[in-house]
Amino acid sequence: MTPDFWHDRWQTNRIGFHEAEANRLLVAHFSQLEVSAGDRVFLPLCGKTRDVAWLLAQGLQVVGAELSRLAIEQLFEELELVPDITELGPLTRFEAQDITMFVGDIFDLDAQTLGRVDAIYDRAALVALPQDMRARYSQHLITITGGARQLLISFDYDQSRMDGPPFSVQTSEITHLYAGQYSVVPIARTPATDRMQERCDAIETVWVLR
Ligand SMILES: C[S@@+](CC[C@H](N)C(=O)[O-])C[C@H]1O[C@@H](n2cnc3c(N)ncnc32)[C@H](O)[C@@H]1O
Repeated sequence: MTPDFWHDRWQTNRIGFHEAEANRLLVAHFSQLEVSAGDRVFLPLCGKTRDVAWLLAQGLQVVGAELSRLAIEQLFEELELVPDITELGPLTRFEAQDITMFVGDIFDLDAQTLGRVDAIYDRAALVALPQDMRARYSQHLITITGGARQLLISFDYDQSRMDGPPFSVQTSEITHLYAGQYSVVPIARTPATDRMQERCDAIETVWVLR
């Protein structure tokens, strides 16, 4: 997936991955992140997800990385927050109250710029990337967060029935990507909602990586 693919999606508002409410699996399994008020949660490839508002409401600090400036502008508008905007070389930082968003390529984000991360929430990030980018992504995520624990949601379906994204990422690959750093534990498996279910009988798996 090139940056242009995603910029085009945002510019033409083809963002079927965006949910109107906080993700049901985040709400159900949030406690597995073992965070408490004031902790800082990182959302890689965050779009303008409503999960940001939900996590803020839990008293957390939220930090995200997203390629699309348009997505982040819409996120702040929807949160009714006016950000301070700082140019940081290839990245632009949007900040307000307990929220910090880095606009740009996540691979340009380093540990020092990102700052402390107590936990990672990956919904539609790993699965948004084609296989040849997933090893680089998972290693980079570990490097910039110091291996912070993760709540990860993946899709599993017959890849011949649909082109990604989201891509099908099987148990064996998740284990291969993360078992060197984490204990990798699947905590729930559930049929995906509506569109993904109709198109390819996808199963969503929730993982806790400690
Ligand atoms: C499938 S969407 C998921 C968005 C969000 N996690 C959600 O649940 O709604 C993937 C997002 O990743 C962003 N993205 C893709 N590649 C990226 C990269 N290299 N760095 C930062 N963001 C990226 C895209 O612009 C898109 O908004």
